[in-house]
Amino acid sequence: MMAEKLPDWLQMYAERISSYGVFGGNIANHVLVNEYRPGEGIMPHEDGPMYFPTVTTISLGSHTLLDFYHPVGREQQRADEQVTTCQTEQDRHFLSLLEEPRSLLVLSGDMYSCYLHGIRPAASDFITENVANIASCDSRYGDTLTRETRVSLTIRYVPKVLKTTIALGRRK
Ligand SMILES: O=C(O)CCC(=O)C(=O)O
Ligand SMILES: [Fe+2]
Repeated sequence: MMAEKLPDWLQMYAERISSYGVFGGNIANHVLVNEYRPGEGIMPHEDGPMYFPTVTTISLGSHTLLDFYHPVGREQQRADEQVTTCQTEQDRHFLSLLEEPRSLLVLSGDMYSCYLHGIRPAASDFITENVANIASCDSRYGDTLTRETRVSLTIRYVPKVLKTTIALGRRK
């Protein structure tokens, strides 16, 4: 990955969040901007070893529910290959976090390294006891929240970046 300067307005957020020490004293150098319309989500995944194992996300516009899943274990995979039954996504669901508009989520430790995360492609969310951070949110159990367009700023630190600038020119 090659380093490129962030726009000033994003650099400001990268520095502010980094000042909380969430990237081990390093300053975030990677920002992913995603837009989700109602009904859109992201498949369960791990963010992988390229990043410092803490991810910070600012949610803008709509709320969303970030779902966490137990990974399919190796033994489970072997068993599945033999008996062709799989655990469903619902079986593997561990907990969800409500990300409210204008909130900052800091995800690290086991929640980063041991679980998959994803967003269901839904137009609304029903708040159940599976929402682990409800006590620090404005919503309550039993609420149904309608999704609107959400823009997320996922701000991270990538330890290994190439500092060289390669000029790509057209041949005449
Ligand atoms: O948009 C989000 O809140 C999550 C995005 C995400 O998990 C990712 O880009 O790896
Ligand atoms: Fe992710």
